[in-house]
Amino acid sequence: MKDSQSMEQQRVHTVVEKIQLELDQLKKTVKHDSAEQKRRLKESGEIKINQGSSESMWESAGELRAVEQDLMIRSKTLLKNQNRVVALEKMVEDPYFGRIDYEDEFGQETIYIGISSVFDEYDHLVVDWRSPIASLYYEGNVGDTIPLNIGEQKLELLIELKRQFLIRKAKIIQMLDTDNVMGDPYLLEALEDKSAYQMSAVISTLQKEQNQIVRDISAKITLIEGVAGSGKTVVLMQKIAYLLYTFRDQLRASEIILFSPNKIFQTYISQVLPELGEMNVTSHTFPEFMNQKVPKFTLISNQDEELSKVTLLKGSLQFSVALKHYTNQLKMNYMRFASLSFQGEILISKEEIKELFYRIESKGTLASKLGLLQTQLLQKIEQLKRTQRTSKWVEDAMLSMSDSELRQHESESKNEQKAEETLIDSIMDAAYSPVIKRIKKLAFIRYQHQYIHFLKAVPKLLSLKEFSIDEEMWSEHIQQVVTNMAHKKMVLEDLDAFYSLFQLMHGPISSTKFKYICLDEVQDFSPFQLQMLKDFYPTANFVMSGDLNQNILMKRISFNDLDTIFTGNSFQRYQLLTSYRSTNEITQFANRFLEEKAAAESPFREGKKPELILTANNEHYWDYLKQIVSDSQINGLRTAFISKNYAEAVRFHEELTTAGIDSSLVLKDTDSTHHPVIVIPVQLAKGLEFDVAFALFHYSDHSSATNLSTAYTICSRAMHELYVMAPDLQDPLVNRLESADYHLAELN
Ligand SMILES: Nc1ncnc2c1ncn2[C@@H]1O[C@H](COP(=O)(O)OP(=O)(O)OP(=O)(O)O)[C@@H](O)[C@H]1O
Repeated sequence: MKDSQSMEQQRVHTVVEKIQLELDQLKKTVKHDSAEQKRRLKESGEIKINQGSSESMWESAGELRAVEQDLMIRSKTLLKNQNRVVALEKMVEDPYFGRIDYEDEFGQETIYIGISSVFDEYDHLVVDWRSPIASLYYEGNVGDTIPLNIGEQKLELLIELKRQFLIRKAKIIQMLDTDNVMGDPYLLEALEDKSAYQMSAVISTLQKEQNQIVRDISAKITLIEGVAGSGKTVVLMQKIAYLLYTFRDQLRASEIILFSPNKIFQTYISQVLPELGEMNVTSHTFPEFMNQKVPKFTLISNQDEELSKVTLLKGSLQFSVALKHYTNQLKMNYMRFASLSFQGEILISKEEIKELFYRIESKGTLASKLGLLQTQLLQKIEQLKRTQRTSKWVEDAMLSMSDSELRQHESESKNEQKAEETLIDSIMDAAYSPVIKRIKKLAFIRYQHQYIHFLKAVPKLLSLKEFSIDEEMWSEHIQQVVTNMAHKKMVLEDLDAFYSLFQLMHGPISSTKFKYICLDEVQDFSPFQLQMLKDFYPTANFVMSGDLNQNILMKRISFNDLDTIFTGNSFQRYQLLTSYRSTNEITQFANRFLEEKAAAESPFREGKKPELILTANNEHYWDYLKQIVSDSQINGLRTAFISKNYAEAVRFHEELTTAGIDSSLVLKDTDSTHHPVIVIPVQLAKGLEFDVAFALFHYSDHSSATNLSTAYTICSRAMHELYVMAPDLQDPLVNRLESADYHLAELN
């Protein structure tokens, strides 16, 4: 092994030299190309469309198009090179993490696997982890014959050696030949590590079942389920990187959209894709995405830990169906139009528009009928324009023109008569342009009124009773929406429905804009929202990850809903059952809060038992907490006190401060989590992890929202140590535990 290690080290040096050479060269190219790109961009801004003869206008427009096309191609290459520079910069320090020797029909082959490919004149020095052959590293062990499809070829490859490397600054720190389940020693080492503020890419220790999900592209819709900490987010991110590699000629990063639950989580995962050399996938929170669609309303967030009945209704599939029924009815009745005005006077009245609309016979959608109305209105404007050519305002406008404007018109026309005609045309065009724009944008529909009218119609379109809502409650709610709208405010559910209504009137949007829609923590989306995304982007592939047990916003989405939404599409569902985040003891403890039978999971990492701290009639627990926090800080461990809701986070933070324990309170998703001790409500802690977590169950005002999934989500944030604070052993949550699950803290 020793000998072989020095040979491997020699190879590392050779490969790193090659990488350095490519990197130096590429950096120069990138520097040159970006300067060149800037220069060309500036030049293109200076190209003016020549307004003279039509010939010269076409010529200059053509020139501009050619320049734009050239710029686009160049920026694509530049982007590719920039991504490559990022990957190579990592690879000069850590060129690869694995080696596989395998036997095929031609003899023995060796490959080294890293985050990207590196070639010399003859050979593959490093193979990209996403390439088909690299699958061997994840799929098999020494002695296994692995079937692989590479291009058209079906191969059977026998693995003869599997070697893992830990390379830092081009030096092999550790090298290990594995002959059983892949990577366990390294995986364990990785998992025993302390938590970080940002998630990092996991490629060298990606597990077989995770790798299979990453590489499976057969289904249109993929759902990655799994227990907390089983790597759902990891797999989702690696899958995005895999897609970008596999479809590198057809798929652009801008055609993938990633939705994450909140901004804290977004920051937490923001480095994973860049670490894999994929820089340009945009990540949004869903509210942010919706607010961009309807920017004139301010989104009001609700911090309720329990969703109201009305919110559940508005997030339901029934509400989506009701909206579609309603828009169908609009084809026959109830459309709310506004009059079209011109120069301060009504040009086409709302009654006239209505009459025109309901006279149109159309079997198509509401959007297509509105499209026909739009055409008729534009024709009507053309007619009106013809009757206006000799009117006084046109004459006045002509008289008020400057000499130079008049000369320009004359020079463009062959004779005087023609010159006057074009002059009138241009005056008419300018004057009617606002009203034409309004028609083209369907801005003569009173969307807000229409939305309120829809809400009023809801009791006839679905059963309010099913959501335990009575008519009075619904009317009061409508009143609230009216008030909010008057102040240009909306809650997310209204924004969703309002925009859907708008879209149903306008017809399908840029439906092919996204080829992949990726959603993390899908359990927090409402069925309405998913249906809406599916309607907007009917051809997109969906990759969703989530865990219904962590549905802290109550059971919003069920698999039946998903089946309904994605019916007719190939659907692949995966289950990840091993928690890589938490020790076995923590996982077992958290599982007690699962409503359904705990999923089978293989034991992985041992640690100490969670501790139960009973707080009733005992003030000593503050000293105890102080000690734990101080020990954690000395050991560089991140600690989070996680509450069930916002109010309790505020209350606990105050108490903590009074007790002399310094911490940072996180209440908004823009607040920083970069303090070694934070207090955070579970709503913002989802998806995150901490070395040491305290579950704050000790405030006895357990509302119904203290449901089991909240407890599960809180406890499953802990990686190494979990402390649960509860009033006493009679607490309903503690009641679910076995005494062997925990160690009772001794306070004195
Ligand atoms: N194969 C792996 N190798 C190393 N670390 C891994 C692996 N899989 C998962 N992890 C680690 O386990 C932790 C949990 O992963 P991740 O956040 O993806 O889980 P999750 O299923 O999305 O969790 P949650 O349900 O809480 O959102 C992370 O620290 C991640 O880096």
